[in-house]
Amino acid sequence: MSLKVFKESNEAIAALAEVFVADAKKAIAKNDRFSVALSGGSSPKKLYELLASKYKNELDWKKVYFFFGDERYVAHTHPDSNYLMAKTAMLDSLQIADNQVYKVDTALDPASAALEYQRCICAFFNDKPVFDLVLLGLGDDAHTASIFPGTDLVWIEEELVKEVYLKDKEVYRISFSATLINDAAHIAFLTFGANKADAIKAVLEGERDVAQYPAQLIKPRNGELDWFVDEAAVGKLSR
Ligand SMILES: O=C1O[C@H](COP(=O)(O)O)[C@@H](O)[C@H](O)[C@H]1O
Repeated sequence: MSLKVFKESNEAIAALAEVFVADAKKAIAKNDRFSVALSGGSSPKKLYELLASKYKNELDWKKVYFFFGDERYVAHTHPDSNYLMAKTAMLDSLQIADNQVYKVDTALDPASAALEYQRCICAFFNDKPVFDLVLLGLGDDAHTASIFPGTDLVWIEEELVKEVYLKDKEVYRISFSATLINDAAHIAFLTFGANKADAIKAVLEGERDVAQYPAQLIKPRNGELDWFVDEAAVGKLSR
C-alpha cells in the first residue's frame, strides 16, 4: 500500500489522472483494452473532467471500457446517477461509444440489477474478473463503493455485485463487493478534505472493525493499492 499525500486536492487529482493514463497505456499495450471501474459521489468529478480535457488526445479511448464500482438505484437521467455524472464530466466529451460503457440496468428491480451487472462483468472477463483499475472514494463514515457500515454487503464473499438497502436514506444502491474490488490489478482511492480525516485514520490506523469501517476490507489479493489524498485528509494520522 502506498499513501501519496499532496498539499492540495487538485494535486492529488492531477497525480491520479497521470496514473490512470499510465495504467491504460500499459493495459492497452498488453491486452489491447483497458478496464476501469469508476467511483461515484462528489470526489471524482474533477478527475473525470481533467481526463477529458488534458488527456483527450493522449489515449486510444476506443479501447477503454468503463464500469461503475457502485451506482445509485435511480434512472440514468437522475441527478444522483453516477453514470450521469461520468457522462457529463467525461464520457460525452471523449465521445465514448455506448458499448464501452457498462451501466447498471436500474430499470430492473435492485436484486436483478445487481445479478445482471455481475453477469455482464463475468461475460466481459470470461468469468475471471480482474479490473485493470478500480477507483474508489471514502465516505466520512468509512464506506467505500456502496459498502456501508452495518450493511450485509460487508460480509459478502461469494457474490461480486450486490444490492444494498440504506435504511437511513431509504434508498437502494448497487455495489461491487470487496471480493471483486480486491481482485483488481490496481486499486486507487481518491480522498480529500478535513471531513475525511477521522475516516482515514480509522481505516488506516484503527483496530480492524470492518462492520464499522468497511474500507478496511480493501486489500488487493495480487494487485497494488494506492491512496491519493491531500494534507487535510491525513491531518489526524500519526505521521
Ligand atoms: O467509492 C465511493 O466513495 C464514495 C464516497 O464519496 P464522496 O462523495 O464522499 O467522495 C461513494 O459514495 C461513492 O459512490 C463511491 O463510488
